[in-house]
Amino acid sequence: MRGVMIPFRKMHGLGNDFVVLDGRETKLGLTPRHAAGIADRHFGIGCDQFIVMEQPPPGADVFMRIRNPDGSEAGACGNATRCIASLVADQLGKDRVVVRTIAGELPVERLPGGLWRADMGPARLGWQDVPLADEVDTLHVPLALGPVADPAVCSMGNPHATFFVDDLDALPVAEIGPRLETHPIFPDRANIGFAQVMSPDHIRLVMWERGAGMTLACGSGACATIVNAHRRGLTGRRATITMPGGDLVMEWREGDGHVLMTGPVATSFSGVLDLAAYAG
Ligand SMILES: N[C@@H](CCC[C@H](N)C(=O)O)C(=O)O
Repeated sequence: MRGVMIPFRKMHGLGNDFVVLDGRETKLGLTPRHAAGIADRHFGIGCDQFIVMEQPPPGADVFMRIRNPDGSEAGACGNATRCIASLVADQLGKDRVVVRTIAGELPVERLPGGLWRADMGPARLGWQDVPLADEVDTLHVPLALGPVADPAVCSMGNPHATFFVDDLDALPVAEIGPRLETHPIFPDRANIGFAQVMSPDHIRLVMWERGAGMTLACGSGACATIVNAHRRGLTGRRATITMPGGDLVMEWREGDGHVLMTGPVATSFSGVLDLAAYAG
């Protein structure tokens, strides 16, 4: 098959890594199979999420399409939101841009020190918003597996469950993560967070991501965690969330209920890939 050579960029936020393609000028005709092939760490380039920048709708600076390594599409990716915003802001010579996803508009601003703050929008707390299969209290979902129980759930444009635990290091995350992700209470599956509250302004978090598995950091997971921790009375509305890849500073804003996420962005390398190699 003749090669179709496409430039790509490899970016990450706290080690949550992305292959980024630019489909703003030319439609790339990408399928879930392309995403899965390129995301594969052995047969492709390898990444936690596959991101395509597309033409922005009015009011936005870029449309960001997000796919997991299993090919599924996601409504939110906090770490990619900062990365794509930084890329587009540099290209447009701006300090503030709006990233549009299938879930909504996310304004992002440049801060001193190489940091970016994204307004990740409102946390949605209704059981249908997450969604859950049954009408239950989203602050105490009747779900237990092995050493974890009683998660709080919410939607950040994607479904999240947060289990609060006493000893994060003792958890068999790789064993219970996939079983919780696919539990029938979550008709669209869910991202699963395991959180240990260290103090009212510091949480440690390990994420099992829907369609991706364990990642070094998850921005929307950190958003869900500050929301669920505050709803449970465990923290204030602001906290530093430490994940294996590093820290995000989080705030669940009073008034409009939007979640603000501050953290770094990075480009690892750029290259050219042959799309035809991933079509079959
Ligand atoms: N890593 C992301 C979340 C990516 C999408 C997620 N796996 C889903 O399917 O909802 C983040 O930084 O938020």
